[in-house]
Amino acid sequence: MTDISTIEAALAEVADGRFSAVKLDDGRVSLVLNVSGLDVRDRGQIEIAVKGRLLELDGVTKVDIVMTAEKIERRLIAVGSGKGGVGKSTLSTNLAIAMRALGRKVGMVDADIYGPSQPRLLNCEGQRPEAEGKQLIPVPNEYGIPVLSMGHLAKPGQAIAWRGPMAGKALEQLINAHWGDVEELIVDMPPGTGDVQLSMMQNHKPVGAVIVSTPQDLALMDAVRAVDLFEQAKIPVIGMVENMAGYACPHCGEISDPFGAGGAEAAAKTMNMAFLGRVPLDMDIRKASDGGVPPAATDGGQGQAFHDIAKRLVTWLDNQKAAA
Ligand SMILES: Nc1ncnc2c1ncn2[C@@H]1O[C@H](COP(=O)(O)OP(=O)(O)OP(=O)(O)O)[C@@H](O)[C@H]1O
Repeated sequence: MTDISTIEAALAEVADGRFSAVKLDDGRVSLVLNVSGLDVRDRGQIEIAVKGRLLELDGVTKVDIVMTAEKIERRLIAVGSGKGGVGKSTLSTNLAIAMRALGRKVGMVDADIYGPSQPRLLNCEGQRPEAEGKQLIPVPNEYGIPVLSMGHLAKPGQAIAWRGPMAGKALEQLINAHWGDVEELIVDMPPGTGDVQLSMMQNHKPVGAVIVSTPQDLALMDAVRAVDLFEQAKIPVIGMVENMAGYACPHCGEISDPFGAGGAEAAAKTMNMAFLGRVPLDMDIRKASDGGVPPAATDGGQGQAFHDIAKRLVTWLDNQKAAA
């Protein structure tokens, strides 16, 4: 006859380490299932597996499951720039992939509502997120970085011409999605320093921000404005990244500096903030990124700069956690 130990043995087959408080009362089994870290699909699957396995047991007529999950403390990291086109999205994608390689559970919000690029960069264009109730379920991809972007909601090629409040609401939907076991959420911010950026920061308080700039003076002036915006919102600036620095001629290998050199590092120093690293201007970075193969995901040398920056970022995040 089925007793508690038979039930527990059966549970160990399908839900090892996740069940507790098992009771049997007149053919009716009740138990608590810890579904922490599982996404909606996996939760559904484990529930079906548990019910199916227990109902096979002699005399078991009904199974009641109470699911519990520990609340995951999710931290947002904003990647911002004062101006568009400086490589903020490219950096966000590659940082996410490099952080994952360091064992972090990372997700991506493409907050660039008007010009979303993460679906292309993470090679998951054309997919639509499913929803659970009112919550969106992030789109999976081959790089293991669940992502949500307006690019997944709008029709391909459709211009997104919303006013601020609507754009802000759309962004809320992306951030308040069903992020499952994601612990660190990279937010690829829209360029500039407008209302959408401000309300996102007020509502969600990212733990810190990474500022991207190219080395030329004009971009740096915009970067200073972005730093100012984060400081006004009391979001710590983790540091500055210089992108498109030093161009290696693919023919002769000579390094030239079309946008100047070292400007972002000097600016970071002046503003008393950390310099997180430099990413060279490299045709292969552009080709690979635009082709949905982020350099940080491959063995080529182009990914190294992103891995180095990710290490510094992760150290900052660990120190922040330890100090909290
Ligand atoms: N280090 C680099 N070397 C070569 N090309 C790069 C580099 N970084 C970014 N790019 C290219 O520059 C273009 C702009 O980059 P990206 O879209 O990442 O910038 P952005 O700041 O997010 O722009 P926007 O604000 O318009 O979304 C892309 O085609 C990208 O592939």
